[in-house]
Amino acid sequence: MSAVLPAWLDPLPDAAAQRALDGWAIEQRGIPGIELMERAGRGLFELVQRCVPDGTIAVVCGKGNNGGDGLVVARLLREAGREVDVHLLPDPGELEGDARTNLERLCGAPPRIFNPGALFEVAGIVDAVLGTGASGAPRGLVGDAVDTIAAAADHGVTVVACDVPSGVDASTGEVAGVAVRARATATFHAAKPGLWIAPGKQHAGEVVVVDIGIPGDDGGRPPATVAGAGAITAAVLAELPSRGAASTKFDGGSVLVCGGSTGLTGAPSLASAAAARAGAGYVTVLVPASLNLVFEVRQAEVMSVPLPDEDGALMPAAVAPALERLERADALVLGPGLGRAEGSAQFARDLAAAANVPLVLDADGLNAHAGRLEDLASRRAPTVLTPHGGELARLLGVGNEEVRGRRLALAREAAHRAGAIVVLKGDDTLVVTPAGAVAVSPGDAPALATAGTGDVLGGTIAALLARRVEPFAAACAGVELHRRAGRIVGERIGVEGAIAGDVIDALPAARRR
Ligand SMILES: NC(=O)C1=CN([C@@H]2O[C@H](COP(=O)(O)OP(=O)(O)OC[C@H]3O[C@@H](n4cnc5c(N)ncnc54)[C@H](O)[C@@H]3O)[C@@H](O)[C@H]2O)[C@H](O)CC1
Ligand SMILES: [K+]
Repeated sequence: MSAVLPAWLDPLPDAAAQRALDGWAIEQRGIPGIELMERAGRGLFELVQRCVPDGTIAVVCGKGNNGGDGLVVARLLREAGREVDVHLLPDPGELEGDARTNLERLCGAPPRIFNPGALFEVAGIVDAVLGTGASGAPRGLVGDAVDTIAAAADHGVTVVACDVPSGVDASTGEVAGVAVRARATATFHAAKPGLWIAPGKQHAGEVVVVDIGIPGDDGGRPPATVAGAGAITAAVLAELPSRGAASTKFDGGSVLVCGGSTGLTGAPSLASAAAARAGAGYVTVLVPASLNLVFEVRQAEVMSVPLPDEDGALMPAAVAPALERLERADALVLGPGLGRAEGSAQFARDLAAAANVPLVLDADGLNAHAGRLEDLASRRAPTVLTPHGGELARLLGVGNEEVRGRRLALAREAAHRAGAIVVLKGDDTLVVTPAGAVAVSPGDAPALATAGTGDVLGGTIAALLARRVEPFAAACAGVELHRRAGRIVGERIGVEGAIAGDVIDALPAARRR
C-alpha cells in the first residue's frame, strides 16, 4: 500500500521500498551496486570502530547482500589493523554478485566455517546475517547463528547490526522467533520502520543512518518510497494555525470533554486543561451532575455542564442533552474517567454514533467499543482513537502480548475496521490512517510515563481538530506537541516525579521549540 506521505514526515521505507530504491539507484541512476555496498560497508566500519574500539571482531555473514556488506567491513577493519574473524554461513560458492566480489576482495585469512563458540571470546560481533531480504523467523544455520549472536550479546559481547538486527522484520519491527539485540545499528540510506517500532526498536539500539549516495527526488522520480511509514518531524507543527492579534476565542474553536465518574474526575479535568493549553478557544466538560461542583471549583478556564447521572455515572439518558451542547462544538473528547458501568458504555456508544463533530475516543470510551469497532465506521465526522496497548487489545479481542509483538499490524487493523485514525501510544507512538498511511513518533520522552498523560494527549489532539487542522496532521501534531512537552518537563524538573499537570503546563512552550 503506498500512500503519499506529507512533507512533515521523513520517509521510513519498508523492506520492499528500500529494495526498490536500491534497484532504482543501480538501474536508473547508474550507481553500481558494488559502490553502494562499499559505501554501506564504510559507514558500518565507522560505527564498529566507535562501538568496539579494540579487541577482536567477529563478522558473521549471511548469503545475501547483507553478508556482502559484512565482507566489506571485514576488509576495511583488517586494512585498519584490526583483528577480524569472518564467519561465513553459506558455502563460499553460494555467494553471488556483489557479495561474491567482496568475498574475492577480502584480504587476510579466508572466512571460517561458522564457529558458535568463538563468538563468546571476541570483543565485538558484526551481525551481517539478514537484512531487508529476510522473511519469517531465522531458519536453519541462520537461526543458529542469530541465537548464538543473541546469547553472546547477553554475555556482554558488543553487537553492531548491519542495516537491520537479524531476526527483526525491517518493515514492521516484529520479531517472529529470535533476534539479535544490538548496541547499535548502521542502517543504509534511511531508517526502516522496524527500527522505530517495538520490539524492533529495542533490538536496534542506537540507529545510525548511513548515506550511501542514493539520490533524492532530483527529478529522477525515485520509486514511491512511501510504501513504508514516515517519522514525525517538527515540521508538522507548521500545520498548526497561530493566534493573531485579531483572533478571538471563537477562532480557537470549542472543545467538549465528556466523561468523569465518581473517583475519576481527574481525567476529564486533565483532558480539558490540555485542550485549553493546546490552543482551544474555549473548553467545556460534560460531566455527571452529582459531580459538577468538583469541576465548577477546579479549573476557572473550563466551563462545566451537568448531565443526568446515576450514582455519579453517565447513562444513556444523558445522550440527548450532550448532543444539544455538541451543536455548538468543534470537537469532542469522549471517555476520560467515564468508568466501566454498563450504562456508561452504552452512553458512550450512543453518543459516539450520534455526535457529528470530530471525535477523540479515549480510555473508557474505547473500552465501550471493545469488539464493536465497525460501529464507528458509520460516523460522518473524523474519528481519532487513542488507545494504549491494553485498550487496543480489548478493542480487537486479542491478548496484550499480541499487541506488544504486532503493533503496526494491529493498529492498521483497528484503523481499517473503525474507519478511524488510530494513535497507538507508547515510546514509539504510531499514528495510522484507514487509508494505510503510517507515522511513527521519535519518542524519547520518558517523563510521559505517568498517570494522566493519555488524557493530556486526547485533549491536545481535540484542540487541534477544533482548529480545523486536517485529522492526520492533527493527530501527528498532537503526538509531537505532547512528546515535546514531555521532554521539556524532563529537562526542567526531571523525569522522576514528573506528573501529567506538568506536561499540560509545558504545552505552550512545546510549540515554540
Ligand atoms: N541492494 C543493494 O544494492 C544494496 C543492499 N544492501 C544490503 O543488502 C541487504 C539486502 O540484501 P538481500 O540480498 O536482498 O537480502 P539479505 O542480505 O537480507 O539476505 C537474505 C538472504 O537470506 C535468506 N533468508 C531470508 N530470510 C531468511 C530466514 N528467515 N532464515 C534464513 N535465511 C533467510 C534469503 O534466502 C536470502 O538469501 C540490505 O539489508 C543491505 O544490508 C547494501 O547495504 C546497499 C546496497
Ligand atoms: K543484519
